[in-house]
Amino acid sequence: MHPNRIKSYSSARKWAVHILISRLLEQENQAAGFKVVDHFRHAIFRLLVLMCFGDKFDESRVDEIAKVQREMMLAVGSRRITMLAMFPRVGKILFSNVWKQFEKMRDNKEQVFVPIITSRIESAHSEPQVVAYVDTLANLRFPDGGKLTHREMVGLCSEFLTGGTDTTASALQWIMANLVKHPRIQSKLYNEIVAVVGPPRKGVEGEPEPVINEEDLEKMRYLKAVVLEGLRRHPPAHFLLPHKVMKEVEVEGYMFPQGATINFLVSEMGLDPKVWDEPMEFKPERFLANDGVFDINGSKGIKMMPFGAGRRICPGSDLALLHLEYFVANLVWHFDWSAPDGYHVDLDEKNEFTIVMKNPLQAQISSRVEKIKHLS
Ligand code: HEM
Repeated sequence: MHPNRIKSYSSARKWAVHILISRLLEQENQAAGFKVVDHFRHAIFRLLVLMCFGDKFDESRVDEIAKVQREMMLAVGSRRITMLAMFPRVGKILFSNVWKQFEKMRDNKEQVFVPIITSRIESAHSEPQVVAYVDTLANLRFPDGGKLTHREMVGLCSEFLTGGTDTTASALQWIMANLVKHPRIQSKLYNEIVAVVGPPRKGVEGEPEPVINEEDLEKMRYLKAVVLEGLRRHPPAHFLLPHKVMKEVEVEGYMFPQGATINFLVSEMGLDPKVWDEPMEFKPERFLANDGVFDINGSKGIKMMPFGAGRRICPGSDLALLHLEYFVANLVWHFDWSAPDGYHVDLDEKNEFTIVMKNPLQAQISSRVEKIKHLS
């Protein structure tokens, strides 16, 4: 198999964590700290590109993909594009310039994505390969035998990257911000990790740093609780995608007519004082009850819904939880995270496609391996 091809999904995650750790090692021990979220987004995006297209592209190719993705994402947030989406027929006439601009962005994206998709499909016949997301799209057949067009595959790959990158990077930033703000919680988490995998070790010269194995995450209950508390207190999406009422229904005396558009106050649910004790506080311990089992999909009852619930629940929810646990565990195992002198973690929010930190986290990090070496 080609060395740049995806070998397995767990090796892809390991590779992404190596990328992140090597970038963070360059930021170590900076007195003023450094802005962490760009590093998180970079590693998560590279991981999702690999899972989507099956190849480890070089930085310039990844930058090209990121550029066309971001261009579209920023435009989607604009009011005129929203009007186009709501009234497509009239919108095309009323906002013909915006429509042209939209088509240009779509063409730019196709120019980058289509060659990648076609080369992947062509090589599938000649080389054995682990199934990537795009392979599943290429192999999809409709009941009448029809296939997805290239344009549809571009749209779906783009949705995969958009749906998974900023949401996960934002959740990771909120969780790490709380671990910097609450050193006690960070120590408790570090102690749990060490109890499962031992203290962090120095890598062999010239080899990537050792990382925690995915299978070990299963034994870390407090880690799961930290991730869930992060999603409760700071859900990256404050609303779901708009839903449509299929059949008239009455809920607690309110009538919802067929065809109405509805949405859900995701962030308010996680902060409801009737459901959550001290809802504004970051207390992972609340998720340790019931043997650490928590129904985040809302199949038995809904206490929070960071991924939505029901038929249109986020299809990436399990993947996102795994990625968050895996990244948080490795970040805390390798580094001690603290606030630079005079800096205080500000939990104010800002809407930027997802809900992000208004003042992005600045953290100071130091290698735990070095600390252990000094102590021994
Ligand atoms: C912490 C990370 C994530 C959060 C908080 C999140 C949250 C959400 C939410 C709230 C929705 C709307 C659900 C609804 O309308 O009922 C959604 C939809 C979606 N998510 Fe995620 N998501 C995350 C990660 C991911 C990942 C990793 C992927 C894939 C790689 C992904 C792919 C999607 C897609 C494709 C949809 C649209 C589904 C549809 O149209 O039915 N998400 N996500």
